[in-house]
Amino acid sequence: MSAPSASGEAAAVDSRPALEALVERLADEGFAMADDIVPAELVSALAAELEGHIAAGRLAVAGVGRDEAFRRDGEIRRAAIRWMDGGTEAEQRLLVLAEELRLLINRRLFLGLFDFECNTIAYPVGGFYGRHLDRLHGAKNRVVSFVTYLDADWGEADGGALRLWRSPDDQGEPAATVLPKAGRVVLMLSEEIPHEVLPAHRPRHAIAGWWRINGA
Ligand SMILES: O=C(O)CCC(=O)C(=O)O
Ligand SMILES: [Fe+2]
Repeated sequence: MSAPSASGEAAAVDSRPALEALVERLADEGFAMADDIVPAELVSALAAELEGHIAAGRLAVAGVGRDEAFRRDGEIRRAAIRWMDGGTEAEQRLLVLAEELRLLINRRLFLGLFDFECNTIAYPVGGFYGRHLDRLHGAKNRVVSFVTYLDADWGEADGGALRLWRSPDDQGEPAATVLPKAGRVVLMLSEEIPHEVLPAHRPRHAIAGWWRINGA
């Protein structure tokens, strides 16, 4: 008999305890990390699709503000992005996982998250993202952030670690340093947890998304 976990529905059921544990830690700490949340074959499919988008020139230089693409002094981010539109089976499967997480987060944290937007990110060699909060300037509608990684066999020597702090005014040592290992998922409260991506020594591929509340 073939493995039932090959079907999306069965996989979602199998992963439920791991997702619940992840959300529990998010509630306790403001951020949380877990491995093997995105199944390996889904990571491969998403990575292959991203390679296709890169090869076809479909990514755009990532900004953080209006003029970011042209800013060089005090540059805060070096990466390219593509917004996900759910147009492939792999993207749909990731969105199903995000939806399962949304429901679990709402049940545990009463946040009233109502939708999810996400982009794929390609950092070149030397790419990075300086310390920031994910809240958009002036807007309060990004509440919980999701990050996952697409590169196989990432090691410490490859750089590109994600570092997180416990609160916006925490200037001490990071509370966590996370290597971008394939299948790993990080969650954090978007307005509370500053984070940065250290320079990557090889091309680094990630998916970052945000659950939002209804922006009044
Ligand atoms: O690439 C990462 O590890 C994090 C990306 C990030 O912080 C963002 O896109 O806001
Ligand atoms: Fe971020």
